[in-house]
Amino acid sequence: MSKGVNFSRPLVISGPSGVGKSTLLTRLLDEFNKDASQPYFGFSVSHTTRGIRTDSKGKKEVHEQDYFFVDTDTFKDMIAKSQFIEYAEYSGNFYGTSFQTVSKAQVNDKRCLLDIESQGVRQIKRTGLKPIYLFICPPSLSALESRLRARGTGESEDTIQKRLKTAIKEIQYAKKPNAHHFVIVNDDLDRAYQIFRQVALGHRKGERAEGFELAEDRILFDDREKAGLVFEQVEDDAVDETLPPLED
Ligand SMILES: Nc1ncnc2c1ncn2[C@@H]1O[C@H](COP(=O)(O)OP(=O)(O)OP(=O)(O)O)[C@@H](O)[C@H]1O
Repeated sequence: MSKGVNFSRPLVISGPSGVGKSTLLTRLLDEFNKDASQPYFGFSVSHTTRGIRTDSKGKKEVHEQDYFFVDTDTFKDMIAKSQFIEYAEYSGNFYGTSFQTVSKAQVNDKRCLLDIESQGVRQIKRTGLKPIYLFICPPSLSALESRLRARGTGESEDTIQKRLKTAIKEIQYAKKPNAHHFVIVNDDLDRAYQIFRQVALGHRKGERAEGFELAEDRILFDDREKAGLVFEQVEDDAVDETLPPLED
């Protein structure tokens, strides 16, 4: 499988809770990390203080594989020791990415994948990491809500409402010029995955890859019209924030 020019840069993936980030990432790892002796991607495992989830099929998340599940005291101790590239409180829990897990994910020419929310994206932009930023956009706010409810991971109504509120903030951030290099609308999963895998393989605008040609736009929307409709559903952030240009 051909790798593009951006393969050597970490890929920061963000998007509202329930939009399908884990679903896309699981597919990617199933396709490209099957050969355990030659994996394409290194996944930066985040730390969190949230509880371990069990999905509707009874499958439980695994410590050190899905997340490092730690208590709040341990998390705060790591903050005090400056061990995080980014961290944030999100829907009542802490989430963070440690320097150590990113360097571990990049050994042997693997591409490091980071699953981060928008506060974390802002923090990473202040570091020297120089990643590619990808936003996964829901096809609509109502579709996002249905996914959160249908996922069957047992979140309370209160948690779902908190996640939807946070989703609006994430979309407000994504609307800003220079927030992300790529925006993929996860409407039809198969179609979204075809584009996601090209971005993950490091291909970029103007580069031809397996029949897929990225647009000439500086920031690629796989479906500008649909993303635009979702962006219109949320008002602009009251905080007037100008983002510095993204590095090509
Ligand atoms: N394109 C899609 N169409 C319909 N349902 C989808 C699509 N993509 C993912 N889903 C479903 O939406 C639900 C949420 O997906 P997932 O858990 O991958 O989201 P997430 O972005 O990783 O959430 P979190 O940030 O909370 O971990 C899952 O039940 C998944 O099967």
